[in-house]
Amino acid sequence: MMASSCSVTLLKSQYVQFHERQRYRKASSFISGGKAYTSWVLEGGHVKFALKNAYLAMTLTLSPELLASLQIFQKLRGRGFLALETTKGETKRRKMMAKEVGKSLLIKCLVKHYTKHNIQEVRGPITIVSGKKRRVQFVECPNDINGMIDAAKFADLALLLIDGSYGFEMETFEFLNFLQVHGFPKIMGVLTHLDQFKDVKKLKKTKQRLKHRFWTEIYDGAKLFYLSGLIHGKYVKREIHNLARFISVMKFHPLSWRTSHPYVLADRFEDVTPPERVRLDNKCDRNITLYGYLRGCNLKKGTKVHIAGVGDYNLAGATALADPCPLPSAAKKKGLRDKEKLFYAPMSGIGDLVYDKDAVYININDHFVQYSNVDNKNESMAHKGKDQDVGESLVKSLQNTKYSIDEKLEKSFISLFSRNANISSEAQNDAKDNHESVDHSHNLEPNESGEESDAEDLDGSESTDEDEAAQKDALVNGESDDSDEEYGAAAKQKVDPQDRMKEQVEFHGGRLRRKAMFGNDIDDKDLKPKPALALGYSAFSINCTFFFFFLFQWAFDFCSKDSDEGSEGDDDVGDQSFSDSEFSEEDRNEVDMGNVSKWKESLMDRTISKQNNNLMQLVYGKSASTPINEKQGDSEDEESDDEFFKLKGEGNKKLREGFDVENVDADECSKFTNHSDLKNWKDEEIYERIRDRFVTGDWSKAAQRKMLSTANDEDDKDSAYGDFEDLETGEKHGNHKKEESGNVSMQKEDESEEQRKLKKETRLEIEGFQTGTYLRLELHDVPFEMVEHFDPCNPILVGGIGLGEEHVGYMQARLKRHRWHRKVLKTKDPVIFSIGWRRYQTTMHCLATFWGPLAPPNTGVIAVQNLANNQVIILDFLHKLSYQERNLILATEQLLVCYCKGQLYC
Ligand SMILES: Nc1nc2c(ncn2[C@@H]2O[C@H](COP(=O)(O)OP(=O)(O)OP(=O)(O)O)[C@@H](O)[C@H]2O)c(=O)[nH]1
Repeated sequence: MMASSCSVTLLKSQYVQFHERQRYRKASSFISGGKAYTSWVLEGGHVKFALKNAYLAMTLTLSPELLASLQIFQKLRGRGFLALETTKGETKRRKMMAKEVGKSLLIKCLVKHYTKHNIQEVRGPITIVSGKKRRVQFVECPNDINGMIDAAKFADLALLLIDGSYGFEMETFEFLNFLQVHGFPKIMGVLTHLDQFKDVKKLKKTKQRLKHRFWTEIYDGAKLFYLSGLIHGKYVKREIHNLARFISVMKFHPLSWRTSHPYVLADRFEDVTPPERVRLDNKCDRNITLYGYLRGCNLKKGTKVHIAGVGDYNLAGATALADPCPLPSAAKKKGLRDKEKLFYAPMSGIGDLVYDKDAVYININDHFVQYSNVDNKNESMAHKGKDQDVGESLVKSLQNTKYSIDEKLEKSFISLFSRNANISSEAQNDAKDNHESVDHSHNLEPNESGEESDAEDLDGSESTDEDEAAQKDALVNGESDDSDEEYGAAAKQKVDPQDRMKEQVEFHGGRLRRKAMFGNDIDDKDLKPKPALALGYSAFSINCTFFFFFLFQWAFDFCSKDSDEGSEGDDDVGDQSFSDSEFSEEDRNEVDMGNVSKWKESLMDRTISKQNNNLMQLVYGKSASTPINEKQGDSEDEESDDEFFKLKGEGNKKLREGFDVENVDADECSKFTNHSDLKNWKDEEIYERIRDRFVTGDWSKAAQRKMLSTANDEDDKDSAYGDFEDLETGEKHGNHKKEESGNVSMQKEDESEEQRKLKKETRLEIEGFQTGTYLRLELHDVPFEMVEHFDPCNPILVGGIGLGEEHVGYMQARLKRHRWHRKVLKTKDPVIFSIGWRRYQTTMHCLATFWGPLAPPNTGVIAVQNLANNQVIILDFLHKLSYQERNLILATEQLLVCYCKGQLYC
């Protein structure tokens, strides 16, 4: 069949989709780039390329990659087939797909609520100080399956945005499956677009229906918020306020995978490949740096990491940096003061200061910078018609500096005792240069941007929540039948017909949507009339440009019993009628942000406060004769100061309190366990240390210690008398002991200082970086595509690889066919697996034996059959086999293979 038109349009958009499934026929199969394709020809001349063996061949997809591939195009042309889609039609279609569900808008509104700052675009993680001891990181989930899978691995709370005017869509439930497999973090639903309902009664009815469906799928009482509509293009303030309150007081339970694996969600990405290398070959492997907060568990040096979607790498370097978004130090003060309301989102262009290993960059908005060339100074000034301002002078003085401070220090020689400083000639020259630049800036005010280097030591643990195993069970409702029938083969699902979910692909609101239909689902008549083209049930296609949730991640809510004390009642939030009384005064203060427009003042204040530090105190320590009232003040501020001033025992006690050991179970258990504070009593060295404290131990050491202390006392007494002269004999008795002991004690101090430093280094080697540290990770030789196709909207997840997870081999898995998957899995089916941090494509053999990087038993696995045409087939995976069970499967493998063969090839 020939195409009716001969033009081929290379589309900018990812996919073109057609739904006239009746009018196609299979044309040919061919292999290109190692992949088997089947082309389908429509009467109208449209061609579909589908991966051979792909489950569904109804969707017509033309990807630009395929179209761009000359090889394929030639093949088609040779056969007389043409890929065709008129530009006009496509443009129209894409335009109609603009309406989305409101993820970005909700993040913007929440950011505005917390910081009183408007953000233009949501790109990459946005870190916000949301309370005295709490930070939140918002991350918008990208609209593709890979993004969803990764998000399920790092999100602590998933907000599922649901277009209320449309109802549930398949992606929501697919994402629930991802969440379930990868640890099941907290979930809240948010209904948007409710203003589309005209009739109040119908709106109420729909809300009820959606709420109950949500509860069926998650658990009874799962929180569902309603956002009733927009005011001036934003969600209603009061509703956002309520949502933010829930977020602020929510408790999180630990998740097992994350407690045993370190991970970093990059909020900054840089290509640090030597420019010359790129110039010679712009497709060379790149060196990159990734920045982000360390989460999960400590990151030890030498740990291998996996970058989701990229691969496994050795860390070329890992450095702890100053926290770019530190928690407020004044913990005793009520509420969060304006100046401490900070946020950090370099990918969204927010955050004036960017920290690097050896530098702090000041970010100046482009529109503030009117010039870049020093030589054009006069010209630019003439152009602007105004005097050089402070910032300008500062930048120019920086530009005039020839040598960096490091270089200057290297080149200079400072003699402490000689009168004439011996300074090298270069340094002198530079001094001249400096002088010039100082001339420009002599009357400058201090740099008010300052460095926020007083990073808080992040420590502590997440508070835990009640066991939600029952809730999880509710999620797997309808999938509990794990009989042998389900091993890869077709199985009958025992699902209540009322609860059975159907997928209906339809053209709705100008775009394709995959509606999740239930027995008693929303009646379309309840909604405002909308153009909807219902296509056949089997016209299975997802428009991957939208999803219905966004995720946000909790950034290190270390500690905060106080902040967690607020009620996270299991009340019915469905009607959103929770009152202020549900929150403690503390919580109210935490979320009460006040006027924050002057948030930048904090930088100035911090700088000033740092300048007020007593230098004497810093250098020589605090005087023993500190006035009593000052001491009292200190103790009052004890909590607001760092951990140094806390009793060791107390700190530990607090940590232990924050960590609910009972909640750690194999499936959905702990995170933020501070393992470093738990002594490993299996370690011989550690238990040897306390051995002598028991009856069976050697008490003679204690006696020796006592003797030593008595001797010391005597020494002290001697030294107390000092030098004296025998007036009768005229003999002088010097206190030689004192001098000697003075020298010895100085030496001892030096030694102990060195020892302490050494210990601290070795501690870092052994313990690794602590969770909560802001890290700079350097990786070498990553594919250039990672840099070329970097999109801040696709979060980069870096996960530490545990011991034994570096190897590759065959894994046996026990698979359950998902209730939505209508076909039988076949041997050699290409399947995309997601296990641990990794996701990769592999082929399946027989049951569920697949080749790939090894993961420990009990690790959740997701298998997706096809991403190319967005057809999602999720396989719930229960990889919870004991070794005996695994052996059993090995023993029965032959039988099962036979059984599957019957299914596979008939
Ligand atoms: N009437 C109405 N419009 C809404 C509502 N929520 C969001 N919108 C509008 O829907 C459009 C899309 O909102 P976004 O926040 O960009 O949606 P999104 O989910 O982030 O979309 P993508 O990032 O493209 O996936 C915007 O024009 C919003 O103003 C709502 O509750 N009612």
